Amino acid sequence: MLNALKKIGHFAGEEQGNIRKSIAVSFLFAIFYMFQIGAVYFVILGMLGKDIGINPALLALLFLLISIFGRALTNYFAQLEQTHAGYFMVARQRLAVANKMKTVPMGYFDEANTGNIVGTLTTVLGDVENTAPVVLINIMGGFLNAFVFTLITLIWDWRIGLIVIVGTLIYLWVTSAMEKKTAHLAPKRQEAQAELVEAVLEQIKGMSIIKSFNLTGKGDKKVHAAIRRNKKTNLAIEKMFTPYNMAQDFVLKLFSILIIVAAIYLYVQGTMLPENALMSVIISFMIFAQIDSAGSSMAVLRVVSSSIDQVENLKQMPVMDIHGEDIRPKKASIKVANIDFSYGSKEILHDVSFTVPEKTTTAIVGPSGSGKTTVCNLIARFWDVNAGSIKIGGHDIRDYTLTSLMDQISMVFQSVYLFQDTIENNIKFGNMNATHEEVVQAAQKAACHDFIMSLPEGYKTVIGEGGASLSGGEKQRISIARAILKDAPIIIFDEATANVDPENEDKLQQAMNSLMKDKTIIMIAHRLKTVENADQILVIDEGKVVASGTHNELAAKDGIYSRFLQARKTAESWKI
Ligand SMILES: Nc1ncnc2c1ncn2[C@@H]1O[C@H](COP(=O)(O)OP(=O)(O)OP(=O)(O)O)[C@@H](O)[C@H]1O
Repeated sequence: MLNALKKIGHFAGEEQGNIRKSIAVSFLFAIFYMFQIGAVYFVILGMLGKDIGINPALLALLFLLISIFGRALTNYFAQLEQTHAGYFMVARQRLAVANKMKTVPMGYFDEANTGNIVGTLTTVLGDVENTAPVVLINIMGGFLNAFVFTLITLIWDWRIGLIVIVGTLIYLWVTSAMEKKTAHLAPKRQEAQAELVEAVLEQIKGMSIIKSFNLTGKGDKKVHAAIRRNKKTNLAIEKMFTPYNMAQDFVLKLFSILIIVAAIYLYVQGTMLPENALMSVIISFMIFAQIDSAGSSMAVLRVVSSSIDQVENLKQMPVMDIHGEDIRPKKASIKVANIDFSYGSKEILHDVSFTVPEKTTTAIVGPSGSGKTTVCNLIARFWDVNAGSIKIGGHDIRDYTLTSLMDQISMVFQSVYLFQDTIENNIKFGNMNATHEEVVQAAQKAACHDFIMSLPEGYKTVIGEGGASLSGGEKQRISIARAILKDAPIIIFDEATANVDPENEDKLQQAMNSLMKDKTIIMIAHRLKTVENADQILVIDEGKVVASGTHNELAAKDGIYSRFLQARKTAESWKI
């Protein structure tokens, strides 16, 4: 238990101060609670006609008022501190995980990890936010208060105090047995939850397929199965906890009754004053309230502790950027030398080498699945190569910090992701410090200013998550505007494969020309015009560079490139 409490304390980080304050306030709360018991004592004295030199009814009223206001006030502050501590401790952890994620290889974000990441950052941390400070305060405050209560009872009447001590010890023994027996259950609960999040995520992502293949109903089988497993796990957990909870309750009730029986017996024996006997009967069911509150939080303590373990595990994600330096190369050239690469055990690239001189354009062509995107992703260090090296401006990309490497590169992907934010902010992703005028200039160069101005709120128009309300061509031009604003010396461009209509094609060409001016370009090219104009063409097949040269050199040879040309010519002639 102590370890779990320490773990929460450590996890709370800078919020430890607020938690300590909250524990102190909860101690004050217990003191005010005792005033209520004091009030009861004065009422009893009054009823028995004891003379205490002051009107006992007035004294009881005073004690009650102090108790009511004191508890209301301390409760208010305790809640405030708890909420503050919970919110900020979790917010810091969420930010820490999000920051770390920028430095992990992209392979980490596979389906299984995405479910775990989303589950941990939402449900698990949400649980921690709502329960960790409460649990910590209930347990620490509860034990502290129970100790003080017991001490006061002992001083007041050692025989009743002894019953309280024995009852408390048995209660703690049952609680600790429950803790040991149920320790393995909390991780199971989280596994079931992560599985559910994964299933729901997959269903949402695949919704268009589910709809288009009319699989509604069948498509959510996996979600139903995950819900069933989740229910089963939670029920199993409850079943295991229930007998212990009943035992805890039984012990406290039994010892409360024992206090009554002892008080009556001692009174009849003549060794207890009537007011003390009456008092014992009245407080018998109040006396264990503090220890009960601490004990019932013990079950939750396990869950919180296991949730924190899950967050800590997530933070152990593999990072790439440990020894990097802030490098600003003099030249924006790229040298790929003898690289091998595999996703897991599947080798994709074999001994790939090529050089891209500064301010030249290299087009990569090749069949689907040959490894074109992989080459580009490796240059941006989304993954690390297995063998060989990639250099930018003469420096191995592994020697850069990820920030300084990404300062050298702008990427324009085929499928553009736009955030649920204004168009202006989406373009500003290229340079957060850009002014509105600079954003407009970039948009003009990327041929998207006109369509942005035709939107209801121009640059302030909020677009849906993923850029849902824009066409594919518009989204790609926005992402070109982003890259223009970033103004990195190297551009990696994955050209859209979809045939665009002539008007949009002109705009896209205009946008690309603005972006590519005076830059080092690597592009996965699909259109004949881009390929023909490139300074160098790399033909990749089955993870190898099978040919390289200019358009004229390659077109003269019989091979994949001439077949590519033929296919492109046919495809482009289909346009109407
Ligand atoms: N994240 C990944 N995990 C595992 N395998 C992958 C991953 N990404 C790509 N692959 C595999 O690597 C191979 C090369 O993929 P890549 O996307 O680089 O090809 P490509 O030439 O760009 O294809 P296309 O023109 O169809 O986009 C393919 O067999 C693909 O299935």
